Amino acid sequence: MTDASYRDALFTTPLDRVASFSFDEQVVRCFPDMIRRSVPGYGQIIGMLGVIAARHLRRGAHVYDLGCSLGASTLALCQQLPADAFTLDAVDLSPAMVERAREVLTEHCPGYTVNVHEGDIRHFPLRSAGLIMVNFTLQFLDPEDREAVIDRLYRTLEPGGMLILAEKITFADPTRAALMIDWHHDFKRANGYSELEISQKRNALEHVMIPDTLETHHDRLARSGFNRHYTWFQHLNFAAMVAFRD
Ligand SMILES: C[S@@+](CC[C@H](N)C(=O)[O-])C[C@H]1O[C@@H](n2cnc3c(N)ncnc32)[C@H](O)[C@@H]1O
Ligand SMILES: O=C(O)C(=O)C[C@]1(C(=O)O)C=C[C@@H](O)C=C1
Repeated sequence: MTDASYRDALFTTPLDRVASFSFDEQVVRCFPDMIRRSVPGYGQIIGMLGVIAARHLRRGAHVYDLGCSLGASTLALCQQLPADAFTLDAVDLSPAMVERAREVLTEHCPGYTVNVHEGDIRHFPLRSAGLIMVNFTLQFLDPEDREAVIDRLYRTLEPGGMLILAEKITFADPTRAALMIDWHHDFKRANGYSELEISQKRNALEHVMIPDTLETHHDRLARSGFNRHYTWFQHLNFAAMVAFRD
């Protein structure tokens, strides 16, 4: 997608005290490389978004990309759908991400009605939408806040609308959870990350990114009113779900 020339080297040197992970300028510079080398299945999930939207999105519907980072999900829609197929608001809390996302989407989605906003998805005002994408972002919210967000997204969707939710996940069975974490770290090693990078990133993400189980996600979707919700992709401890508002 975007300029992937900056390799993620954020945790290559030993740090006395690993600061909590935050989406600052340093992360923005290497984000496409970081997420591709860190999230199993990332490219496949993002690539399917445009394909799914092409089948399901009502022509002219409004779309949200919540926790948009550099706009990869929005870009995937622009690559599959014509400019008059939808209007879109992308939202992110990080000023550095928003600034770069605006540049990326202006360059790669000319003619599309796409606006990028700096905002918190817990409070950002929403209007009726046909598709809401929340990819690898709910995991960064305080677990106590997640239900209210999903409730609000349900109410925001028009009948026939769809929520796409991709997340890092955990497992109720500790043996399975530990195996998936080991394999995820092997995946990172295979993608060139060192032991030091893996352990320092893990420390930086502790308490900042708290994954739920798939059961927790599906129970929450059901409580919010979604009566059709499925997991359509899973690779190790990362998964993508879809929930329809009938
Ligand atoms: C892993 S990234 C999302 C990746 C992106 N959706 C993609 O697929 O490329 C998580 C993003 O969520 C944003 N974020 C975290 N908490 C947020 C909140 N409360 N409101 C809006 N954005 C938030 C971060 O700034 C970060 O850019
Ligand atoms: O779980 C990890 O170790 C990750 O690096 C995952 C993850 C994510 O899922 O968002 C965390 C932060 C970065 O945004 C990129 C990837």
